[in-house]
Amino acid sequence: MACVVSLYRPLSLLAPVGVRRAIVCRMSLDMRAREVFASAIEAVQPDIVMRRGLERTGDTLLVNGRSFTLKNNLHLVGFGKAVLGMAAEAERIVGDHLVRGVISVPHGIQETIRQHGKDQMLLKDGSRITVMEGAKHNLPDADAQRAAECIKELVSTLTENDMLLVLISGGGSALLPAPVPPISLQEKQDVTRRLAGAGATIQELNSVRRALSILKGGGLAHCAHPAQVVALVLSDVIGDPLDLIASGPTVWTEVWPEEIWSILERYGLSSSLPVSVKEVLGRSAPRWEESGEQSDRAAHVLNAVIGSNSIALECAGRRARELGFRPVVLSPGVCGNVQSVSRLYGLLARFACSRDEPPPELPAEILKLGPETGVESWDLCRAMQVLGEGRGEGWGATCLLAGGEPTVQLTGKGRGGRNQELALRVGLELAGMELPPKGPLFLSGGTDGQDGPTEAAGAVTDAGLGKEARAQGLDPDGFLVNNDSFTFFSRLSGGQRLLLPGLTEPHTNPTLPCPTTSP
Ligand SMILES: Nc1ncnc2c1ncn2[C@@H]1O[C@H](COP(=O)(O)OP(=O)(O)OP(=O)(O)O)[C@@H](O)[C@H]1O
Ligand SMILES: O=C(O)[C@H](O)CO
Repeated sequence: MACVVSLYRPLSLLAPVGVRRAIVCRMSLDMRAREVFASAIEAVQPDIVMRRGLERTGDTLLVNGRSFTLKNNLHLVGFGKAVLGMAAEAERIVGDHLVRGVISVPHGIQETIRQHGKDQMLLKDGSRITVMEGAKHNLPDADAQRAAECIKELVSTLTENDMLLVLISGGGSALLPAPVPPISLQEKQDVTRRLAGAGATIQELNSVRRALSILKGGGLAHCAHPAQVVALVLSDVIGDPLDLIASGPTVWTEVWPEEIWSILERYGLSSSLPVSVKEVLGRSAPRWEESGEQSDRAAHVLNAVIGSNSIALECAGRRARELGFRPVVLSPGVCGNVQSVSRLYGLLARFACSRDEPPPELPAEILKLGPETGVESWDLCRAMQVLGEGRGEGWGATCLLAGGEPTVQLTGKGRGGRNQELALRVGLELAGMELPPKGPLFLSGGTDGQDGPTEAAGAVTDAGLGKEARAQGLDPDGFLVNNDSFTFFSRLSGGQRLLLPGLTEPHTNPTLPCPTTSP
């Protein structure tokens, strides 16, 4: 998920008050934006979210206000980009109560973590948890499928005296592939890859994944029945929908074939599906044999979101205030195509930084973009009010914070990610507006530390982007057409505007061909 930090320096700055404020004001806007973003990332670090979500007093484990008694009966499974660090912390918390565990994590992650010296993210020697690496390039592969089989095997042996801790984070779908027979891994991968390339949303993508998988959409919880299941989820989807994050393996979800067909039709895939996929979607029988009542099924599963974009934005807001800004959170769920989203941020910048009162038609123009960017009118009005106050009162610079996920429809073959493409587009929007020389500044970065299949987490831009690029013989529009934002920012001023990682999880696939998306 993306986190956006826009800093607006109004025309009339108040004289700095107090020493700390004087110090922070000497930091450049760029440095402060990066600090604000770093605090958002820090808030969703795997070990930190685990300590927030899993409390232990004696032999009692507390999750979301519910307590569970530990009797050396705890089993653990996990899958996702952040799960290694989550599992290491979980093992520290539950200690000897852990019987055994299996986690499915990205290919090469242990080596990368070692290289970064982040040893607290690694399991200790003699750990009871088996680490299985797979999903090279964020694509499900035979290794990830083997891990999924081991996870299924472990949970299927549990009894009503056991407790299962399930650790879930973004990237979990690719790390838990278990296609419904006779669908092959390759066939499932092709379908989801084509869908993603055609611009399907994560909601659409994961609805299809659930329909084609044994473990997604509640399948894992079904296999673990009658054990008590506690799932701790580090969300990477807007609004934290439990049934969609990593395709909801612990959330009972009905699959409606009509809905799946309409998604496939929307993206032009319905006529070219493999026979196996058609057969599975055509089945009328329930996905698994029912055992127990509805209430029994729900009672043995607790799903808790322990980290999310909203939490990251809250922490970013606190840091922004410490750094002398007036923070305002626009929304944790800005979405829609990257063109509309960049237009929205461009107009908000113009609103915040107009030399005089903004033109009367500007608020209406901003509000018009609400529906296509997933932002409610009242959130836009609230943000405009704070931006207006910042401009009028000279309170200091304003920091607009937002989370979400713009959609990029891939038309080119370049290297990039949603955040870098958004930053590039916003830079061009700003260049076309009459704005004061030193503001505003815009940063967009992925909270998992990796923006698409690139080495960067995102980028920082401002109104000078276009001029700077042209002075160096780079044509921003040409890079945009080819979805080549990473190459653009790498070449521009020695890559200074890039946000480079080492953030949430170490990235494990630095030199991927594009485009890729995990099925
Ligand atoms: N060249 C590119 N330019 C812009 N965006 C791209 C490019 N290549 C891939 N992407 C984006 O990156 C997404 C895949 O990235 P990744 O494999 O990290 O998945 P993700 O985890 O869903 O993404 P994110 O980390 O942004 O939530 C694609 O869905 C697409 O939106
Ligand atoms: O794994 C996935 O499905 C995505 O990261 C969304 O959670």
